[in-house]
Amino acid sequence: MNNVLELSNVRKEFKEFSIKDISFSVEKGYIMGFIGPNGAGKTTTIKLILNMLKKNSGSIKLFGLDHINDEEEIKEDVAVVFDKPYYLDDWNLSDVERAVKMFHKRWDSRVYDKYLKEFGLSREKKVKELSKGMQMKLMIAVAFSHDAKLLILDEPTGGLDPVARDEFLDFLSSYIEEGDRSVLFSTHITSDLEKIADYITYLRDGQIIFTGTKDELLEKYCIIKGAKEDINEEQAKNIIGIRHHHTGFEGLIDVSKLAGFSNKIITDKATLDDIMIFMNKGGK
Ligand SMILES: Nc1ncnc2c1ncn2[C@@H]1O[C@H](COP(=O)(O)OP(=O)(O)OP(=O)(O)O)[C@@H](O)[C@H]1O
Repeated sequence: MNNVLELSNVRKEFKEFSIKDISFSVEKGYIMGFIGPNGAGKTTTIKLILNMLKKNSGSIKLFGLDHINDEEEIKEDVAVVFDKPYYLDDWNLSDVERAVKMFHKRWDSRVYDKYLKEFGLSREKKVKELSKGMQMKLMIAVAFSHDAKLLILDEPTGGLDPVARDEFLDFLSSYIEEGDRSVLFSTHITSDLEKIADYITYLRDGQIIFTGTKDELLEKYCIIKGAKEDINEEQAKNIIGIRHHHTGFEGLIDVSKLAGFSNKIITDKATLDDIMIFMNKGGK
């Protein structure tokens, strides 16, 4: 079994928004970046996976098990990091351990101690006394101490400074080194994903626009620029989110559609941000 997470035709309907029969999977040993504009449905999808919201239809499997029927067994192997910890503010880090270890048979206090020490966190500190970076490290220490096999991250790095973010990325890379651990990483900081993600799932308006390897996505599109006279109307229709300015144009294009363009046009590599921005403009 190579997929640690598998969503098939998952649907969730709210009054004014729906997740529309989405399917994607996370392979064992890899980092999947989960991207999309505000309100695309990323947090909703994560909540569906964790059974914090009830889906209308479809199937969600973790480690080959149903996410509802086998919830208890699954939770042993999953760690979730949101942008803030879900521990009580007044707890100190020993209280956090007492509360969390009840839910995890494989809890290892020595590992918890080792990480607290490595991260410079004292057991006497209270959750409310931790900086954002320290809170993140605490959640990581907890995830490691119960030997989670899948880390689900929902915008965990938003408030971190570049140094703390870089440390966090290093941690993620070492986390998956053993080969049997995987990560689903939802973030708006796509440059972080360019550094460490193997796969990307791109969600927009509750629909999957792309799911596959990061390289496949980055190689599928490029930025195209040129002067007004370099393209005709038909060619312009193939350019996603085209921007016209007084001297020329700029947009995103599927590289398979480049044939036939004038050799005066300029093409550049697209970043994940470019892809999202132009697609959002182009509505495709
Ligand atoms: N409990 C709910 N009831 C009704 N609508 C909801 C509920 N939870 C989320 N939504 C709606 O679902 C849509 C998607 O929200 P969601 O938080 O999943 O997006 P997101 O991709 O995580 O966005 P962001 O990047 O801004 O965090 C939004 O329009 C939101 O208003």
